[in-house]
Amino acid sequence: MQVTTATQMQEIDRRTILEIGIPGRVLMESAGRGCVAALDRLAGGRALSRVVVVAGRGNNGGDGFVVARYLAERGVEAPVFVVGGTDGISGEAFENLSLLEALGVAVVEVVEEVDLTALTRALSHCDMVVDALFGTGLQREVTGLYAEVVSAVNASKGPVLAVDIPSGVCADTGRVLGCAVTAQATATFCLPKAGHFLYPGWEHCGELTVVDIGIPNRAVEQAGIACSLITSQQVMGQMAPFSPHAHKGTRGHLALMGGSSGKSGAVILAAGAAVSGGAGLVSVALPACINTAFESRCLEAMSLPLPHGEDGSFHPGCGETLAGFLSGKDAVAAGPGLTTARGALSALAALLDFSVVPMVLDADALNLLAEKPELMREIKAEAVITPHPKELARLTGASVREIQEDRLGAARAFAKQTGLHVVLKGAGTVVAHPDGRCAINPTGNALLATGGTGDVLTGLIGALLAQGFSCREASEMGVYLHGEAANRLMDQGLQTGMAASRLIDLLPGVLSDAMAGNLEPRAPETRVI
Ligand SMILES: NC(=O)C1=CN([C@@H]2O[C@H](COP(=O)(O)OP(=O)(O)OC[C@H]3O[C@@H](n4cnc5c(N)ncnc54)[C@H](O)[C@@H]3O)[C@@H](O)[C@H]2O)[C@@H](O)CC1
Ligand SMILES: [K+]
Repeated sequence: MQVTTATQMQEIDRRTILEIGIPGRVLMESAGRGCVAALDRLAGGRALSRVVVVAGRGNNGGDGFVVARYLAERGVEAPVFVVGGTDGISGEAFENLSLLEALGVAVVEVVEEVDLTALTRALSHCDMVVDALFGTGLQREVTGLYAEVVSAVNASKGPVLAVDIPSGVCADTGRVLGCAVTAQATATFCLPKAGHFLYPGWEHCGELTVVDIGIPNRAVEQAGIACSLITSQQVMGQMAPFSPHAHKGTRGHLALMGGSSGKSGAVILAAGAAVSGGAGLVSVALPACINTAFESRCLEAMSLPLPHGEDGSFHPGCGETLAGFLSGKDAVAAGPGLTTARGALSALAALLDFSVVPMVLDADALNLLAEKPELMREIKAEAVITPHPKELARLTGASVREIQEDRLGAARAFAKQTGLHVVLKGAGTVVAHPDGRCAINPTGNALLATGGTGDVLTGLIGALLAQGFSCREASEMGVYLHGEAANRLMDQGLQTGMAASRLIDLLPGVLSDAMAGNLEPRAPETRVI
């Protein structure tokens, strides 16, 4: 499903109005009517007698004026509070404001602190609230009177319908700019915005409805939208059933490298996930000191124990052995439990030097790349990296805060700069590809915030690469299916304490459902009217 930015949406609106010739007023009328339909849905059949419309001075407020007009025509009391005052409101918003005045709908200006009393009183005596303060035109932090209005809306008695996006949420990043309305439902127009699906914006939206306001496809196609939401339909479409003639040699052979004394679990989890992720064969190069542990826990994978140093990691001289190890493998996964010791660095350097197949790099492989960025030039085939924010911070030199403020932007910039496919993990995982395209993953939950889940993801993506999926496909399918496994555990009632290995147990079922076309949709409930 395509997802837009605020700037793209403004460009789509501009083309629709100026180049194609559908008047802005017609779009605003459709937007307002769509919001009324979403409001009725939110009411769930309950009769509405009083709905408070909180409007700003831009076109988002204009949509709110349309909503108030339709409600008033139905006999619903729908007072409109215009925050910042009505002076200087222009364009279609002004035209719709004038209609309210002509029809005798109450319009109250909120320009000073004292005006908040009337608003607060109205908000405590209403069935519902329409938040039409800011939409895609929000440009800066919400402060002062506007911030007080946001908290009054959040303290209101009735449920809140947000027009386009909850006011205060940045449409591009999902960031809360100072403060934001928490809505029970959001009605957006034409296409969803990235901020609807990125954290914390997602948590402010409630049920999301996409309203078709008559914007022609041509205007959307010309906008060059590069971002999408990964959907169950997409993943099921990519996951073709296996040929009945498949054997282990045709299902892909993954080479995995990692592990160290004290971190044998990381490579055990990654190998287990690769097996459950459908790889035909999995071979693991690891320091000999953890081989017994590995073999006793992972029966299906083969291992190549390599000399280890006193630090329990690879011995610095073991790199040469990797050339033979990589021969005949379809994909490589490296990093889980690797450490950043000297021997791990030379093993990684040798791996990058010898490998010519697609790879996924994670954990300490990324920390080593951050220490020696010139190693990135040794990557010969397409590669996926799966950093969490701290790892991406190390790789880019940005702070974790900067990355978290614009996760999509940070991942896209690094993918473009390095030519790598970047999976930025964390609440609201995003995937960015070297060609500028990117995707937001809707699956997964807080159960994943525990050690080892990243190793499972690495093994799964490695398995998908070994089976012949491209880096683009494997990264997007991998994050979706991995999150789906966590969603299933939460559906079963698990709230905390998930061992990462439980994901591995679920993966075969999740993958089988994807192949059979039986994945249930996991995007925030999105309907189109
Ligand atoms: N023709 C169109 O372009 C359409 C636009 N639509 C609506 O128009 C919205 C976008 O309208 P606008 O571009 O006018 O923008 P908004 O209405 O979202 O906000 C712009 C107004 O808020 C002010 N503002 C921005 N950030 C502020 C802050 N932090 N504190 C105080 N004031 C702030 C601006 O100065 C401006 O007055 C969409 O979200 C959607 O609801 C819909 O009516 C569909 C058609
Ligand atoms: K809004």
